[in-house]
Amino acid sequence: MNSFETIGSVFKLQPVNTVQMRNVMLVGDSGVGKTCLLVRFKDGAFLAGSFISTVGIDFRNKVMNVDAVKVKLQIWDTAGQERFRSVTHAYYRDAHALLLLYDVTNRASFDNIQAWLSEIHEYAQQDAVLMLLGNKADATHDRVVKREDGERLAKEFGVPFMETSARSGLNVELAFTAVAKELKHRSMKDPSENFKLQEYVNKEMRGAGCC
Ligand SMILES: Nc1nc2c(ncn2[C@@H]2O[C@H](COP(=O)(O)OP(=O)(O)OP(=O)(O)O)[C@@H](O)[C@H]2O)c(=O)[nH]1
Repeated sequence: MNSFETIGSVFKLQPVNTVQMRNVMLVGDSGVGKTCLLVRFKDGAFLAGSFISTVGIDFRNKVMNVDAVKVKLQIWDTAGQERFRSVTHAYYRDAHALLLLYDVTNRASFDNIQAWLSEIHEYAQQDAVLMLLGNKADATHDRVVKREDGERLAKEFGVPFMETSARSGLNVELAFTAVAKELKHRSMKDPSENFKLQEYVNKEMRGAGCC
């Protein structure tokens, strides 16, 4: 069965069990692990070795199966370096979801989250899905940002939060699944389904023995 979907003034056939491509943008300071998170999610591997900073922006596509619905994600891996900021500003407007990362071993990357949030509020769509991720949770010896600090900040700004690790894979699939579920829910507008991103994340984190 097919439904008609309007794109501008053009009608395009879209199977009902497929959600149109959604853009997910990864943002945060340089070195927090955006590229590694994406590679872990896409390829199930960890990019060990020397750190090569992203130049401008990179794209990867992934189709997720969410409750028997295909959700096509185009994931934008942005450069965290200040000098590329004007390039990334141009992409915010078309992002349906943003994953904002800090590095639990880097206090400055956590302190900069408020500045990132201001930037997101300035450039992104008001209704874009937003989630805060404290990455490198595997690096227990080098940790300088407590999980509770991340939780507190996320609560203050009303955004869902979880810690992740691109190295171990902790919560990587879950973070993208949560976003994909929310995007699917918004896109399908199914009144019988009462999906709440924050509740889903909280439930999954409790199920994983966290918090
Ligand atoms: N221990 C640990 N190291 C990580 C993790 N994720 C990334 N790293 C390391 O952190 C460094 C930076 O990772 P990237 O993914 O390139 O960082 P980025 O945020 O994409 O950086 P920019 O492209 O400059 O914005 C690399 O040396 C990675 O190996 C993680 O989950 N745990």
